[in-house]
Amino acid sequence: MASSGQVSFKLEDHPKLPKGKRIAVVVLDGWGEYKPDQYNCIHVAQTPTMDSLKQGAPDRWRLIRAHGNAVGLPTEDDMGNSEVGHNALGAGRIFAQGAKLVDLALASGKIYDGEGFKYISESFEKGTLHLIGLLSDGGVHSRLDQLQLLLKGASERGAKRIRVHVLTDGRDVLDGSSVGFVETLENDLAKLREKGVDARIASGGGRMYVTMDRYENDWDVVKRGWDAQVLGEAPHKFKNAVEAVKKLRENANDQYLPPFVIVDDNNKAVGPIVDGDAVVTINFRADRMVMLAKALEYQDFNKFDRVRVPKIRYAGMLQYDGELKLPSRYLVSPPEIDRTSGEYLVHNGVRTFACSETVKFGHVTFFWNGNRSGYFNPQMEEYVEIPSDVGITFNVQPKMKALEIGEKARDAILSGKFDQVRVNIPNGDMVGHTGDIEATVVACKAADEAVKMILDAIEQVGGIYIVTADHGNAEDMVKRNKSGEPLLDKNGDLQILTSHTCQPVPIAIGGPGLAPGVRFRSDVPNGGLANVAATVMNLHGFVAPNDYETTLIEVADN
Ligand SMILES: O=C(O)[C@@H](CO)OP(=O)(O)O
Ligand SMILES: [Mn+2]
Ligand SMILES: [Mn+2]
Repeated sequence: MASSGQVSFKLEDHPKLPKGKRIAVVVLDGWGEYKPDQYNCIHVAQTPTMDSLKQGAPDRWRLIRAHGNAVGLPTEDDMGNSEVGHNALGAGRIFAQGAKLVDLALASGKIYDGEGFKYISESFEKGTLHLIGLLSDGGVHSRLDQLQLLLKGASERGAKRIRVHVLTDGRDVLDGSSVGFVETLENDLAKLREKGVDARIASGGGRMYVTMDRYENDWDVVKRGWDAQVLGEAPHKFKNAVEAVKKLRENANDQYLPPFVIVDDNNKAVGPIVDGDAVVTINFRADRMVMLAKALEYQDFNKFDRVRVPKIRYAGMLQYDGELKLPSRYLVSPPEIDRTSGEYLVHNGVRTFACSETVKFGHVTFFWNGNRSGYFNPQMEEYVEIPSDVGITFNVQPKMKALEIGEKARDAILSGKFDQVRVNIPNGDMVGHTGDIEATVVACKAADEAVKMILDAIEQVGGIYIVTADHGNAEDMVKRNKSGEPLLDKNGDLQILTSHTCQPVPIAIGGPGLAPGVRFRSDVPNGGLANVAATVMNLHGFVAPNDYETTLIEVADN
């Protein structure tokens, strides 16, 4: 163990469960459990495979927690998300996550004593401090109150000129809420100006169209942001950010607002990034900041023409990729997610195959392995990425690549080359985020079909399956009051919920290879995603390390 400075990755044999079974680990993205009504797309959709698993309750089907403290988030009101969900699934322990670590560092003021802040503050005297990130209180990638504290703290510590580059949300929060967030920020900046700090919003755009792409799905998204934030160029120019967002919302929702820059009376951008400036990307979550971090930090970079590469002092709110050490400077140390189940399993002879399509590929690899890119051992692992559709919203293609993922998993299972075949099936989540109920129903059906393909293959080889999800989304598509009734807006329209939820998620085990007597324990009623890793290790024939959250299963003598 780590105490001796030397980690032993040898796992003990499970006293009752055999090794050598082929195991499918299926993660349905955005698939929670909620009351069956017309806004529950999983209920409305035909999902015979997932329905049949439910019949195994309570021994082989149950619910587990996927939000709040169970996944290391600050409060029980925090909905789950893919990063914390897959971290917990893969690491088998609950780590205080980025959101919480940033809260603590801001509350104690330690954020200002760290190397990262000292580094950027060297630019305060002569340069501008630029803050780039998601503007909402969603708590998935960033939080407004953290931005507010950072603005205050940085200005008190000498930042004289500050520019904020906002990315509007509408995905973790209600569509349309961007206007209010920009107004709040404008008020804060006005207060700073009263104190003599030259603080303004400089540019903006919707998160899904500007900057926050992930896993290199579409570099144009990042380029659009670069042009606005760094070069000060965008198709839309406004004098005022509230006006910009209101106007651009006439033709797009918050997630997809086109890029805009704020200009002065001479039509000149008020905040391009230039030599000598400091830049902080304020998101704590990694996946959708990595691409921008590369553009800001790498000297050799050929993903798009940056035109001008300013000499800046750049820090991330966190370090986003532990393996790439990206970015090299950061304000808050990320959670140290070590000794993940993936790392243990390769050391114990378990050959692993992982697959999803681009938009979720890093979830079953990077997040699963504790925010670490690459293989632990390329001889033992194969990760396959199926290219996602680019440049569309997924309600247009709600089936996404579910069947292709199913096929790849099936082939990997049948090949006999792997002991664990792990997939993420994205549909419930990606289509759920569009708020399109009809399309989300189609999405859920497609996800169910993909699960069937995988379970059929497991049946054929005498293997074991474990099917679960990372957090809720498609099971509830409307905002509700405390008693669960759908809420209407001022115009009497339903308030569509594009975000994740706080609902629990299902977990099911089965397959011909599952030893008789294996069943879910009844004494882990509060089990959550972090309990899954020990469970999977048991199914591979091993006992999990002592400090892992306990297994969900037991073997009854019969
Ligand atoms: O799309 C994303 O970035 C988040 C929502 O903000 O979803 P998920 O956690 O499922 O990846
Ligand atoms: Mn997810
Ligand atoms: Mn999501």
